[in-house]
Amino acid sequence: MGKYILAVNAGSSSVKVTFYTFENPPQAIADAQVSGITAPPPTLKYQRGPVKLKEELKEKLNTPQDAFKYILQRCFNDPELSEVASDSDLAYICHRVVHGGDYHEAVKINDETLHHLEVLEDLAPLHNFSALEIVRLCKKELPSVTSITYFDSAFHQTLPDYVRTYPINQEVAKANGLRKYGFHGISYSFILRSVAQFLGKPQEQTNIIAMHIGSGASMCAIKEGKSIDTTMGLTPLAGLPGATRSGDIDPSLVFHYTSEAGKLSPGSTKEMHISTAEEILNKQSGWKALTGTTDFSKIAVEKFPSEAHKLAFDILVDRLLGYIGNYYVKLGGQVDALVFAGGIGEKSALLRQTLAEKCQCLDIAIDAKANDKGPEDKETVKDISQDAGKGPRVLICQTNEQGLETIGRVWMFGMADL
Ligand SMILES: Nc1ncnc2c1ncn2[C@@H]1O[C@H](COP(=O)(O)OP(=O)(O)O)[C@@H](O)[C@H]1O
Ligand SMILES: CC(=O)OP(=O)(O)O
Ligand SMILES: [Mg+2]
Repeated sequence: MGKYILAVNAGSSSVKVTFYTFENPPQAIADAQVSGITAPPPTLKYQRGPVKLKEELKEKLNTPQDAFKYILQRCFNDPELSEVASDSDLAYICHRVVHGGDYHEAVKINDETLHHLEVLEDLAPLHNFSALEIVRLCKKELPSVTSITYFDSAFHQTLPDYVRTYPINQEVAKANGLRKYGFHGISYSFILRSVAQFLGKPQEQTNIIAMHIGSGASMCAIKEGKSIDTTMGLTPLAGLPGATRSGDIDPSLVFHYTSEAGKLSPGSTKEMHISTAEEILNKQSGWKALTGTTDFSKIAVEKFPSEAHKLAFDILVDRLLGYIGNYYVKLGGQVDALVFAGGIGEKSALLRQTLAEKCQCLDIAIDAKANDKGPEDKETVKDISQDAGKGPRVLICQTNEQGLETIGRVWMFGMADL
């Protein structure tokens, strides 16, 4: 058995991996990520010990699978990373999978569990597919390495019934698994652990409003260390808008999207099969539809390039504000911190400043200098509050979806295997 663990986070616009030693506690030895898959050219960031590099790639990497293959080959062939030169050096590959259905724990991949997850692909057709393509690739091309999947949805198993239940026919709902699952849970576990540690509080006494804002964006109300509400639902489409996702809309909009579809007769959806609707709302909406770009750094700038860019920014701010108000009340005003995470939450000072200004009524205020500077590379949590003690703290958390929350589970399986 190899001596290293590979953790893989296949996001919607990026693939991020970390190599760890297979020991307790594991040590990270190298990080690599390809981002901008939906806004070419893709960029590679690679860090191994003190060596850091960032480059624009000429290769066409259209899918997370392409990006994963590229990263793996690049790492296997790097003479400076000779520890991991082939599959025989790896003990486990730990994969972040967005939708785990009713799985509350990590799962070791074998024919049966893979089949079960493939059935779930239908519940999140545009998300689980990419991650499972990578799992299938590993199974085929690195057959000696055990794959373990860990699920975004698992963190939200504590949602109360009245939050997770949609008010529809319950027989149909139960038969088809139609309920709120919630996602970005690996990120929220990391945020909870890191923020509680930063505040010096036990997780069971920590209340936060966490925002994971990347190409896919969601929020979570965490009460006493447990998820009590989150914005995504049955699939990661619900809630906030994203790079290519609409977020919440009136569900009837689907039937009115084309003039043909607007006629409310059984035949009216002929031109608008439901999978087309899913494709449009997941892949052809969001700020891409409004501005033409999936890159939020081109939108969140002081001088908006166009009215459409301003509109995209204002829509995101408005929806975030709505949920901050909602979750503030659900947490009874007992909020330790408002936490910004994800590519946009961590990097856009303008978004944080705009939101903070609009949350003054909650005694939220940020320090402009600290906000503009943002966190240092290794600074997991940065406090940007203006006046600690008054109102919730405002924190930036550099989240990690290929960290201990993912590979920690290896020990559950690893020990049994040894
Ligand atoms: N300085 C920045 N300002 C605003 N948005 C940024 C900035 N840098 C990166 N982003 C955005 O972060 C998003 C990627 O988020 P991330 O969480 O890293 O990836 P993913 O959504 O694939 O998991 C992209 O939309 C990117 O444009
Ligand atoms: C759940 C989800 O939207 O994931 P991502 O942000 O990686 O697209
Ligand atoms: Mg992500």
